[in-house]
Amino acid sequence: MEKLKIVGGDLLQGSVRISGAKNSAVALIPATILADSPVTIEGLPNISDVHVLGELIEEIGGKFHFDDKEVTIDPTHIVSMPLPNGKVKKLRASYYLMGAMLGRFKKAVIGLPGGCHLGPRPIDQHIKGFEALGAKVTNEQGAIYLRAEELRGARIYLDVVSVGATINIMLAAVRAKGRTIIENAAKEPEIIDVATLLSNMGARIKGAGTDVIRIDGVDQLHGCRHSIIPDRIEAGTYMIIGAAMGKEVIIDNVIPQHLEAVIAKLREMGVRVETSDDQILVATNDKLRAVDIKTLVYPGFPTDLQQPFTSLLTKAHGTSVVTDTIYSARFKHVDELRRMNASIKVEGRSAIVTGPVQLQGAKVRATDLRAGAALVVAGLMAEGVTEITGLEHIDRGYSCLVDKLTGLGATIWREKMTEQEIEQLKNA
Ligand SMILES: CC(=O)N[C@H]1[C@@H](OP(=O)(O)OP(=O)(O)OC[C@H]2O[C@@H](n3ccc(=O)[nH]c3=O)[C@H](O)[C@@H]2O)O[C@H](CO)[C@@H](O)[C@@H]1O
Ligand SMILES: C=C(OP(=O)(O)O)C(=O)O
Repeated sequence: MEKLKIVGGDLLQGSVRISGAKNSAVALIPATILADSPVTIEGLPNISDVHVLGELIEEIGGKFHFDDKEVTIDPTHIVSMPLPNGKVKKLRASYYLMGAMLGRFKKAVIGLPGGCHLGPRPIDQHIKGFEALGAKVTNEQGAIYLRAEELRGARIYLDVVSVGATINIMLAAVRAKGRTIIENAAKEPEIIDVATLLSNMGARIKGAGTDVIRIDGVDQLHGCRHSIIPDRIEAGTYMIIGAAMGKEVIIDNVIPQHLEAVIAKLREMGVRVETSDDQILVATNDKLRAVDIKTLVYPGFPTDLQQPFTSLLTKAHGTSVVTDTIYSARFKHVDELRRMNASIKVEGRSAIVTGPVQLQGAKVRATDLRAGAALVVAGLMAEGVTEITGLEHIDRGYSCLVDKLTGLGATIWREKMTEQEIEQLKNA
């Protein structure tokens, strides 16, 4: 087990290249199950969610070959084998194996997904969609059983705008007979990316990226080559780092249009942000202003950047209110930030941040992926040394974090934990 150490206070400068999007990658990999020949995806991020999904693909008979440039997945010999818990619980997106297996085999048995603990994360809308397509869905001892005689296109209205349900229904519907219409669909760029891969495989999908998606089912899907979109959440994290400590930080390989809400908020704080085709330059300012943030579905401010943004706001002059409308309990990072001298209180779905304060290095623990990102931002801003444990969460979503930050001039490294530290962590 390792911990992350950061000596805070360095001004950062230089350029950082953004990896492929985690939330696309984790859907693109299961989508390949639907093809009858190999699919190559360029630019998948080197994160644990991708590797765990690769192992799951191999468990069911597929081939998964990863290198830094591209991944080739051969789904030809995949069989509909049950995937109960175990690895499935290590990530949220294992739920996409349900839609993909149902689409290809008309049956699947998959353990309930894991992922970040952010309050309740039901999958009722996924199940409602599968049932509308003709599947019988039961929950037996923590595993979901899906079976269908045949899948038939249907009109499905999502009661909640859900990224996961939109993609999962799309995965099953591309192999259903006839037309499926998903209404009140989510509009995130990752949905367009998955629809692009499926279309390149031979699927017929219209409207991805709008709130009505039309899918005409086909009998067969084939292999292809696809290039993943850049990770807007990783890019946003480095923008926040640049806003906190950047002399001039250039975020490279990014689609600025995916980050409009974040750019607007940073500018409102007085941060210098300049965009070009595929780069964003960010530079801090001595007197950052407090702003209010409300997370919303895309194109609103992303909930996945709420936690790291909260760390930045500790440096702003005045009181900021951060409200998460997507998740009721995405505030586990706040206790850890308080240990670092932050002045934040949580009231219902909001965190109220009073600044500016000088954060102090401390021993802290990442309880989920973006809580980890929040602590990294705080560690870079703090006086002294910050030690972060819980790196398994950070590794789910940040490719080469230490190398990327070292490249910008940060003093950051990973260190093996002692037996005694591991014992203390277990008892905490
Ligand atoms: C792997 C992946 O892509 N994860 C992202 C995805 O998660 P995920 O797909 O799980 O998030 P959803 O968009 O589905 O969830 C949005 C909201 O809808 C609720 N809901 C969702 C499904 C459902 O069947 N019933 C229901 O009530 C959820 O509890 C949540 O409050 O989108 C989230 C919202 O942008 C991001 O934080 C996650 O990073
Ligand atoms: C919540 C997140 O991930 P997941 O849905 O995979 O748990 C995230 O990426 O911030």
